[in-house]
Amino acid sequence: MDTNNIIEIKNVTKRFPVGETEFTALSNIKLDIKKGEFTGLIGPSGSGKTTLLNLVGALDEPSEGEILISGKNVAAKSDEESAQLRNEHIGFIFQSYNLLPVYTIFENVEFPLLLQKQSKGERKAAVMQALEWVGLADIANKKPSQISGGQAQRVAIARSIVKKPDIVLADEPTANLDSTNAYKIMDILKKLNKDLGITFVFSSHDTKVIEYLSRVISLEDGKVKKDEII
Ligand SMILES: Nc1ncnc2c1ncn2[C@@H]1O[C@H](COP(=O)(O)OP(=O)(O)OP(=O)(O)O)[C@@H](O)[C@H]1O
Repeated sequence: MDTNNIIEIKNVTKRFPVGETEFTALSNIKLDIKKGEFTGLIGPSGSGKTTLLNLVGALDEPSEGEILISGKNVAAKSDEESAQLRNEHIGFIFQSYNLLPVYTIFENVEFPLLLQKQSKGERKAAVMQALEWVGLADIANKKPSQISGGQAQRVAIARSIVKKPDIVLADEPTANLDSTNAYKIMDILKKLNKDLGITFVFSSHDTKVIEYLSRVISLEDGKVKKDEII
């Protein structure tokens, strides 16, 4: 393996059962993503972007082929091992922020750390540092219902980076935001990429996201149509 490749997608096909037949959502995808890339999967609705992100994130398994994260085969792992891989190496951001309404912003960001063996003090330091990265340390005690959509997505970003993952997978992260907030989110993510070296893979059809990408992988009908370094 090329040690610069943090993600290797090798001849991946994904089929979903539909009634008596099968639908091929991804067809023989081959892609390598290097450490530190700021890459996007772009394409029309139904082209397979989310399906591919879910496979990379070990949330689902390919029907054929394999995906390696830092040289390790994701799909060959037991559920427990996949969970551990996700937990240690991968952060997720979704279009709906998925914050837990009864908990404070601090507690929402702390949540992924509760599975790790860290002291309360270590957790607090990590949460406050993540909230500082997204400029929200001053609202740590508020509840999700008291903040705006743009702020909620910044909380979700803090939650995705609190464990200092190597990779963040962002599925349509600006879909529910106005353009000012979308640009703010992209500025934050680009800074995290530059300053912390986190590898980002987006799924999006938002031109505001595409403007920021250093590599655009275009999907169509489950196939790679174009792969451009910008
Ligand atoms: N669990 C499933 N069962 C059956 N078909 C599925 C399943 N998940 C996805 N598909 C189909 O696979 C295709 C690709 O879906 P996917 O969600 O990856 O597309 P997408 O490019 O992310 O689209 P969007 O931009 O609308 O989110 C679609 O035709 C979808 O209907």
